[in-house]
Amino acid sequence: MNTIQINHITKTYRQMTSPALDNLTLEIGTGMFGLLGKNGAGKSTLMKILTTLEYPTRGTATIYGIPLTRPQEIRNLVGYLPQNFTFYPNMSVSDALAYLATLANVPVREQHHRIDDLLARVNLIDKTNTKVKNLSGGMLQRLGIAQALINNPRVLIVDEPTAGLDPEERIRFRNLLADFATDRTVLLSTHIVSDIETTTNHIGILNHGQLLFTGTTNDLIVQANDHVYEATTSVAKATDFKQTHQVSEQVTYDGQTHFRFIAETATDKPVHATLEEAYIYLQLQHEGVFS
Ligand SMILES: Nc1ncnc2c1ncn2[C@@H]1O[C@H](COP(=O)(O)OP(=O)(O)OP(=O)(O)O)[C@@H](O)[C@H]1O
Repeated sequence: MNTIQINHITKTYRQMTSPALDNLTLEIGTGMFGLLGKNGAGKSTLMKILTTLEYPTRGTATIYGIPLTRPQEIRNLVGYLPQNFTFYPNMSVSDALAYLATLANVPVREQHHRIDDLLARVNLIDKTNTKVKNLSGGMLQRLGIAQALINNPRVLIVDEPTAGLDPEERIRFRNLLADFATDRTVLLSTHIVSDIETTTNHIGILNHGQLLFTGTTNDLIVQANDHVYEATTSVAKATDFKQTHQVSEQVTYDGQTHFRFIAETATDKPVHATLEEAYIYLQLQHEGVFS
């Protein structure tokens, strides 16, 4: 079942000549959905529209059948972790959540239990009395998830949550989102392909406000499977090779440089594409690099 239905949404910010979202139509079901796209592709704009923080210039969208024109009902359904989440630095973790719970109309008698439960789920229970300013980047993001879930939403919208996290925190955070996605819709935006590789099955790729692709990660990989190749050159010739090929990976050892590269066709035998290579292939195709 589709929980989010986006119909022909266009968003043009004031003083912008081209739209941030351009006639976008997209359906999103339960589970984890990854929204990929380069900087400026329109990911944050879409998320702000779905959380009613911005209005579309044209088009409509519904979440569980409720139109965005009923913002209070939408806000009761949706939890949101914005890009660069931060909070009053001198508040303790539990006070911050109690404050947000009050704003979200969580009854006072339920707050204590709910906050403890959320802190346990995001693995911050031992930081209950720590000031927000003393949390690490990863802990702050986990607090961000806790605040997004404070009103027990059915949809969680998370905007580039892993930027700046170390690999261990990134994996922990991904797994946390995947847990939540078992019984909710999680819409996760990122430009880091590995963020969605392990946890997300369905993805959408935005480019200049338009949808380049929607489907499963596997569908995307299949499209690129005959377009990724391997080659080896001497170290001396590596620079020339890079100038004439779309290199996706390079490793040098024993005086030779080993490449993986993306091409429409090549004389070599193709190898299996990774998700990242499939993503790059799609972008290059769209940019007309192969035509
Ligand atoms: N408030 C605003 N006013 C004017 N233009 C904006 C505003 N917010 C975003 N834009 C522009 O809209 C386009 C889409 O931006 P958006 O932030 O949605 O992209 P994004 O995919 O989230 O990018 P990033 O990965 O860098 O966060 C960009 O050209 C951006 O400069």
